[in-house]
Amino acid sequence: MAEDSGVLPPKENFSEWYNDILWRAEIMDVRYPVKGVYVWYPHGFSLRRSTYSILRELLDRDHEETLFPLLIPENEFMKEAEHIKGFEEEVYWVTHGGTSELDVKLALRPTSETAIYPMYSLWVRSHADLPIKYYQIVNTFRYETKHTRPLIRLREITSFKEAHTVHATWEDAENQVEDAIALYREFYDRLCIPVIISKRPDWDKFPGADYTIATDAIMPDGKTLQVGTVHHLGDHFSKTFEMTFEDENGEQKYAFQTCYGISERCIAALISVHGDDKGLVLPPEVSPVQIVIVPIIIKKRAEEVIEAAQQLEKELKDAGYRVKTDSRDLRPGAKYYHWEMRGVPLRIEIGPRDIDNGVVMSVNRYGEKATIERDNIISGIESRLEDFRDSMTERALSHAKEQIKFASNLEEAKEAVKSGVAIIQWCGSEDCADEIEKKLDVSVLGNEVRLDFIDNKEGVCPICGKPAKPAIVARTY
Ligand SMILES: Nc1ncnc2c1ncn2[C@@H]1O[C@H](COS(=O)(=O)NC(=O)[C@@H](N)CS)[C@@H](O)[C@H]1O
Ligand SMILES: [Zn+2]
Repeated sequence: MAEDSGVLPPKENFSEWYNDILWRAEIMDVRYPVKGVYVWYPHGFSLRRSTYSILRELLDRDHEETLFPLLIPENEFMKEAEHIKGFEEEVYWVTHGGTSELDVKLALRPTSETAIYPMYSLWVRSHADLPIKYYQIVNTFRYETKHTRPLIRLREITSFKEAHTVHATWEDAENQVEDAIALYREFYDRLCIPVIISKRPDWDKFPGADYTIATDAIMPDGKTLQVGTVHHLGDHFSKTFEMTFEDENGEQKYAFQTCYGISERCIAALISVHGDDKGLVLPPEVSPVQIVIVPIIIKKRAEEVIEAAQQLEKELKDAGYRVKTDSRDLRPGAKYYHWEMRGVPLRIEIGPRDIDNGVVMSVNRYGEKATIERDNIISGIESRLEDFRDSMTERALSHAKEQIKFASNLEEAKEAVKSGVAIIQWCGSEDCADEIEKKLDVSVLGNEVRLDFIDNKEGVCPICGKPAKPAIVARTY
């Protein structure tokens, strides 16, 4: 599909680099004739599958996966006032079945609260039924009017993981919020992506929620990407949907809820945070191809080298690795270019001299070489992949730390947000946030920032002079 002609723009031209890499690394084809809707190439789909299997692994520890309908009847969708206000401009409606008009129009789920909670209301009877911890991974639809962008701002979100939990008390739901945050942190650690966790200001919380805790990644252009959110829903939705349970004393009580979502923005962050001028750089755990074997064919011993490569591929496959041998009739450099573009973490070169010396040459995606004894190839490969993953994490973390700057005044903050996130003092008032957003052309992303190198020491708001706490501000996607 993607011809290896032309050159990927340098990553510092991030917007062009991002658009180019989506087709050169065969992630997505953006030519589908509906705005904000895109097609997964098989390579991209394999990356999606490995990434979401990590998410499922973490969720399946104490959640159960379910599947609810896509279509939501208008009367259910319109029940929760806040929720409607938040989504009425974004929801798609189905009004006809064939040529006949539907008597009740149906929403395409923008998120599934109003599909799920009427059913939860039937299922929740007693405190013994609680907690409920279900999730689904589905496509959702939002009529985004801002600039749409593949993986980042879609009209069809193809990989929307949404968890919806039900609890007996507000505190139980609050503990669930903390569990969800820990799960998100672990998920992004597995993807070697540094994230900033903070509490969104009230005017930015999820429609119908008590509060929202967000997870933000910092993109190469310094703008942040919200890559996950956790919402404490209080009892707003349970009152709307009559979700009550009989408590230990036989009294009817409204339940308390949380919901938390991640979309394919996690893939956008994976591509953007780790990629470089040569293409994708992927953590071994999610890379569609983990190892590519490139036989170094010298005429007189070609047979022997091909045979050695096939034997090696078989051993690696039997050990469970996703491995390919590139024996195309191309010069080695063209092969290296092809697999580096696709983010393959480790390349194994094998030629006559290596066979004679009982070794193979391994080159990781950062170009770091090391020979591996042929006799303990599996443990050699395993440690090379682990070291590579660790260096991915270190590189991403040190880069993120450069992109996060303390600002003791708005001038410093204005400078800092050109390349990333500024940490400023903010009193928490909406008026001061408006002032800050106008002056700096940023978003006040939130406070109660959870970063180990930030001490949440009291300060003074640069606008009103009142006592303040650290908050993060940045340009955003
Ligand atoms: N148009 C979009 N394209 C891609 N990802 C999106 C889009 N809109 C939201 N997201 C992602 O989906 C996450 C969850 O969406 S949300 O509106 O914040 N939360 C919910 O919908 C809740 N019901 C949690 S399940 C967001 O944090 C964001 O990362
Ligand atoms: Zn203030």
